[in-house]
Amino acid sequence: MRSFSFTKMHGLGNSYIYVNMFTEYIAEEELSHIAKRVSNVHTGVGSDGLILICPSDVAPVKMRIFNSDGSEGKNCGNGLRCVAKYVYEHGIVQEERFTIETLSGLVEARVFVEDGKVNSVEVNMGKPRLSRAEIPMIGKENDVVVSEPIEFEGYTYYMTGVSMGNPHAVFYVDHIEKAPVTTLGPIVEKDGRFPEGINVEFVEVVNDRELHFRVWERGSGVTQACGTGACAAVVASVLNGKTKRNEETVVHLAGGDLYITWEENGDVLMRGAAETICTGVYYY
Ligand SMILES: N[C@H](CCC[C@H](N)C(=O)O)C(=O)O
Repeated sequence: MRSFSFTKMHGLGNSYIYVNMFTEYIAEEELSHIAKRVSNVHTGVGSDGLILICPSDVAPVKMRIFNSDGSEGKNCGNGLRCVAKYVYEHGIVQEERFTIETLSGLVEARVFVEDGKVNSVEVNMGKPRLSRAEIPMIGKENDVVVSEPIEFEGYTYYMTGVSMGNPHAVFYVDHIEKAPVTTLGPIVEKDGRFPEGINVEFVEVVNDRELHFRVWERGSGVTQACGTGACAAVVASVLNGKTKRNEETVVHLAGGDLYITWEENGDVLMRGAAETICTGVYYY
């Protein structure tokens, strides 16, 4: 019987099973299958997926993220905050500011520490990618997608497309509690116009500094929070003239709040909580 040690952590209720690959070993060909199994709330530990904390040649640590359907994502905002907390508290890094490698490039993390424990983390998520080619979405590759009319199942919606290293389709609603998260979400996620699939966000604008947010995640479905999605929502809201560049916006997600600024220099800063739930051994 094989096994590995894990730590379950969450960012605003978006929980993952974290495995320290500096000390544990899982064969590459097993990762997708294990992500599915370990995420199952009945026969596994229960989470939105699996995150590997790995050695890197270009940073102190590399993050890999697998959704609960076994697909590998290229970025994860809530995951990055938890990885930053883990590596600081476990002495893998000693500084309070450090870089983390992801499949979509390097990000910069800053941990806020009290009595040796990280209670919140700020991550510079880098610059959003806005062209159809970068989202990716079919169509003229250099076009941006801002409040673009798009038809699903006979109805027209207005989509803003943003990549934070992973793809996001942002839609605005008048009342967040009525957002079609579980009906429209899965349809958009798998639509053929998105060659890599897409995360689907619904946003209600409270004012020019405050958003309500719900998400249907590519590969995981409804989650309590999506860090990259919240960043995409803030970028989309600036592009649509609903919030302001260079001013901090609070995003109210089901699991809590994120504080996000799309800075004048193009970088997107995200700040929020990261928490450890438990540790254990997983047998497979
Ligand atoms: N489902 C996402 C990965 C997880 C992102 C999310 N949990 C976050 O906090 O950014 C994707 O396939 O692109």
